[in-house]
Amino acid sequence: METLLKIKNLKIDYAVRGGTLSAVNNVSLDIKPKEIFAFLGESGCGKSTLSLAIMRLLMDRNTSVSGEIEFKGTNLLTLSNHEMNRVRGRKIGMIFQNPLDSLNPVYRSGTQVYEALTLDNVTRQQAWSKVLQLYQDVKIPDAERRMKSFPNEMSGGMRQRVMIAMMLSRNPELLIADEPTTALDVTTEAQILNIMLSLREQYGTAILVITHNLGIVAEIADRVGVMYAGELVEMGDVNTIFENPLHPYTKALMRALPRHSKNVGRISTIEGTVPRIIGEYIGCRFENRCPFAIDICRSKTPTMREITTGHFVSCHREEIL
Ligand SMILES: Nc1ncnc2c1ncn2[C@@H]1O[C@H](COP(=O)(O)OP(=O)(O)OP(=O)(O)O)[C@@H](O)[C@H]1O
Repeated sequence: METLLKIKNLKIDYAVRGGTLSAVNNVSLDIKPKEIFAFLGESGCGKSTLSLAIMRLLMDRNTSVSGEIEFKGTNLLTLSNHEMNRVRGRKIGMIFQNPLDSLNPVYRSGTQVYEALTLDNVTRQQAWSKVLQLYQDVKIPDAERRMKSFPNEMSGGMRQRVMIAMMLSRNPELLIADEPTTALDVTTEAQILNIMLSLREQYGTAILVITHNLGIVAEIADRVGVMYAGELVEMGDVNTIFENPLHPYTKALMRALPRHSKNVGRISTIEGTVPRIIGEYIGCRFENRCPFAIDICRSKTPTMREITTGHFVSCHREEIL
């Protein structure tokens, strides 16, 4: 199948006091049309940096980005700002954790979706019908009335639906959802995830979900990439990763899920936090939290290996785990 998004050897460094902080290192992956791919990892592992880089929203002069981010064969990192604006507006959409940050409080929600529409040669009335249809597609109850509500008159879940409707108005081929349900209660979270799943069917949109929540990965993703300290440590089909996690870090994460506790390794807790990697780093970034670490883990940086078809792991010791 063709590839929608291809990331190759992506490396992102922030200039910080004391040197450069390696936020993302040597990340490579492919996302196919209509696929739901999840980046999973703890806070500080580089998930947001990666998604902002795809949208080319890391404008800080203290950031250096190298590698390739290809969208349908075009390297986004070499596009002009004007060309990138078109990709951002029409091909790739993004929703964030807190929709209130993205919605304008002084305009009615429907007006904001209307403004986002890029339909050519349609009457005002047809455009408003499209807004209504989008509200219905994202299952906003009493859609006609809700189009007239201001963002602060809506619940968090409803605001997130408006954001999704706004993104869909551009008919993007890829939707990036950065912790889309973190601010929501469990019931609303389930509804938003269901909406995302049905929209993939209806609109054919591929979705890149960024999350620290294993439940979300299990619920909606086809494939998952597990991030640790800026690097992908394991990647594969969701079922494979949940049933047969190989990397010690992934095993530790799975251990947190009671229903998987029988299948996974010996780590019951992972001590410590994700390290901030400043300057050149040799060795495995998980080494100081890993109970299986040996000398080679400190002296050589592991690389991704394909263990079975489509299941990649970056660990010197995966064969004994
Ligand atoms: N503008 C910046 N300048 C310097 N360092 C940064 C900057 N933005 C992020 N970082 C650092 O880069 C690393 C990755 O951060 P990032 O926000 O991408 O992680 P994350 O996994 O999305 O975490 P969270 O879920 O907490 O947002 C962290 O160590 C963070 O402190």
